[in-house]
Parts: sequence; C-alpha cells; structure tokens
Amino acid sequence: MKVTTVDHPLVQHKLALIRDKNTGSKDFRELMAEVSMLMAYEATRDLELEETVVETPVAPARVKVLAGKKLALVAILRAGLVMVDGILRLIPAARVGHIGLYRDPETLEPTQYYAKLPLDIAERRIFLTDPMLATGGSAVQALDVLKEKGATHIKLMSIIAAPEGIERVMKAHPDVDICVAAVDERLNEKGYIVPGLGDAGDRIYGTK
Ligand SMILES: O=P(O)(O)OC[C@H]1O[C@H](OP(=O)(O)OP(=O)(O)O)[C@H](O)[C@@H]1O
Ligand SMILES: O=c1cc[nH]c(=O)[nH]1
Ligand SMILES: [Mg+2]
Repeated sequence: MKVTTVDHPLVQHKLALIRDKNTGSKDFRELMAEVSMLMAYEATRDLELEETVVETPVAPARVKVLAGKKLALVAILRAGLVMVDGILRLIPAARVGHIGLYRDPETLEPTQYYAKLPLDIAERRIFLTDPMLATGGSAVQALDVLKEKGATHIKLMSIIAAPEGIERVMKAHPDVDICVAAVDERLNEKGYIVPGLGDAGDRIYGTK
C-alpha cells in the first residue's frame, strides 16, 4: 500500500482556505471540488497509455491515449459527492457509484443506508472519494462493499486524513493506495480530525 500526499502549492493554499471556519458553504464547496480535481491529476498519474495515430490538419501524429481498465468514481455520501463533482471535470466519462454511510456520533461506527454501483464495477479501476478519513470506519466499510462486488483496483482519495484512519485502512485493505492532501495530528474525543476542518458534510450542505 502507498500513501501519497499531494503537497502542490495550489492544493495547500486552497486547503488553508477550506480549513478556515470563516469560509462559507458556497466557497467551501467550490474549493473542495477544486482541490479534488487537482488531487485527481496526481492520483491518475499511473494510468496506462497506448500509442495510436491521429491526423492533424498537417500530417499524421503518433499520440498516446488512455488505455487499460475503464474508470469509476465512487462517492461515500454525503461529503464524497463534492469530490466527485471536482474529479468529473477532469474525467467526464467516468461512471459514478454511490455508497451511503453515516457515522453514529456515539459509537463512531458507520451505518450503510444506500449503495448503487455501476454493474461492471469489478472490471473498472475505482477512485473512492471521502474528504475525511477519521477513524477509517467509513472507508473500510465502503471498501468492503466494493470488494464484495468484485472490485480489485481501488484508490482511496481523502482530502484530510488522521493517522488512525490511515492505519485502519492499511490493516483492513493493504492493497488499497491512499491519496490525501494532508495528514493531520490526531482525532479528538468526538472522533473529529484535529485540526481538520470540522464536519465536512455540514459545511458543504449548511446542515448541523
Ligand atoms: O473515518 P470515519 O470515522 O468513519 O469518519 C469519516 C466519515 O464521517 C463523515 O461522514 P458523516 O458520517 O458525517 O456523514 P455525512 O457525510 O453524511 O455528513 C465523513 O464524510 C466520512 O464519511
Ligand atoms: O473531522 C471529521 C471527522 C469525521 N467527519 C468529518 O466530517 N470531520
Ligand atoms: Mg457529517
């Protein structure tokens, strides 16, 4: 398993704005989508290419185009949706799946309430999105769901991770690579990432 931290200056600058408690929902959503798109640029660096030829107005050109497995983006609801919005700007033809999970505020364990995945998910290369990797319970459950459907090639994309979450995913799914914009210090007693950005879903959708 590989953990990649996208430390590009644009990502880090936008992440600073996202963390700021004075950033409102509209800007928060836009920035989350932008950061996700920039992270996807890095996370897709190892996609396979194949050579082909196209005719330019001047002459034939040997070019490279994407090859190999088709792609799917899978959002963990709710907060993972905003990441899919951003990544689709780069990969508009990707299929999109959804896994609905909410974390019990007392036990911090995830409960699944929804799943809808592309039928051929097992043949696709998957980017699973959730901006917050806290205890890791939600990510591990979503990865379980994907693997039950036969998925074998999955990368988890989270904007902020806690060390505890990375460790839990690593233990349960050592074959899954993780791409993050930051690894923070720790979790607090309520399971929130410190310093983190607060409750991602609530900040995206203006709920409490
Ligand atoms: O790593 P974990 O400890 O499982 O925590 C992370 C999860 O918590 C948040 O979702 P939440 O349950 O708040 O649902 P929401 O996105 O609908 O607000 C977040 O979006 C992750 O899915
Ligand atoms: O810090 C955290 C932890 C879990 N979910 C969030 O939205 N934020
Ligand atoms: Mg939430």
